[in-house]
Amino acid sequence: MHLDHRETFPERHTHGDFRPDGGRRALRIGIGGPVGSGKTATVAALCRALREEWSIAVVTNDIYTREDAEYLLREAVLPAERIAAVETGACPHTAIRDDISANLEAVEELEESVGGLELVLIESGGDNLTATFSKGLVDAQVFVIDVAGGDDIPRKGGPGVATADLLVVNKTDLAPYVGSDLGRMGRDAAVQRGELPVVFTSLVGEGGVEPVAEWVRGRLGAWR
Ligand SMILES: Nc1nc2c(ncn2[C@@H]2O[C@H](COP(=O)(O)OP(=O)(O)OP(=O)(O)O)[C@@H](O)[C@H]2O)c(=O)[nH]1
Repeated sequence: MHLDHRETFPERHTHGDFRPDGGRRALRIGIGGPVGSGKTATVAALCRALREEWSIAVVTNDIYTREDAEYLLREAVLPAERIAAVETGACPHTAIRDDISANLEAVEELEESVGGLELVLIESGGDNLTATFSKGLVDAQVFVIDVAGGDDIPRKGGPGVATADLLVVNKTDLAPYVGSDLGRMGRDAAVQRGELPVVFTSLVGEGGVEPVAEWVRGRLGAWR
């Protein structure tokens, strides 16, 4: 299957799916996408939507700073001990795809220190359309694009748009102002993705992150 191309997604090399106590480890979901598409805002909104139902932690990846983690801390979306930051240096995609050790370590430290975690969200540093997560780091990945980035992004494809387990088209509230055609974006995405799901969100509008939260609930249900 396309998702299993080794050159795109290296073989899983994380530890097993079970903790030493026999419980299943937390489900790991990667959130990637171009700079400024709304990844941090999506992570924050997901934490708010799901934190009463599930035990959650977050790992953020920034190039030189801890800004995304600091934003999540400021917004108090989770207690501080559930948020970890990885500084990736020059190439954000390297830390989630090629040398995933710093991220794996952050995830495993959170699992150990918090205990009983059910969901870990790993936010990539903003990158381009080719950035995807290694299957050794995440169990599923969400790719966030936005309508202001141009409505031809789904047509252009690339691994994030074409193969992510969920494609999120965010900032639909801005569509009228930037002249983006949501119908066309949906049709182009379907051509690239076949049966893989696509949702449209506006984090400042009605419904907010709910379509993404609903998808995460489904994955969590299946995982447990
Ligand atoms: N109008 C509108 N603005 C949004 C929406 N979602 C996010 N934003 C804004 O878009 C900007 C970028 O959002 P972030 O969540 O920081 O984007 P990001 O993808 O994490 O950015 P990087 O980490 O820099 O790659 C912020 O000013 C958000 O408030 C949305 O649905 N509608």
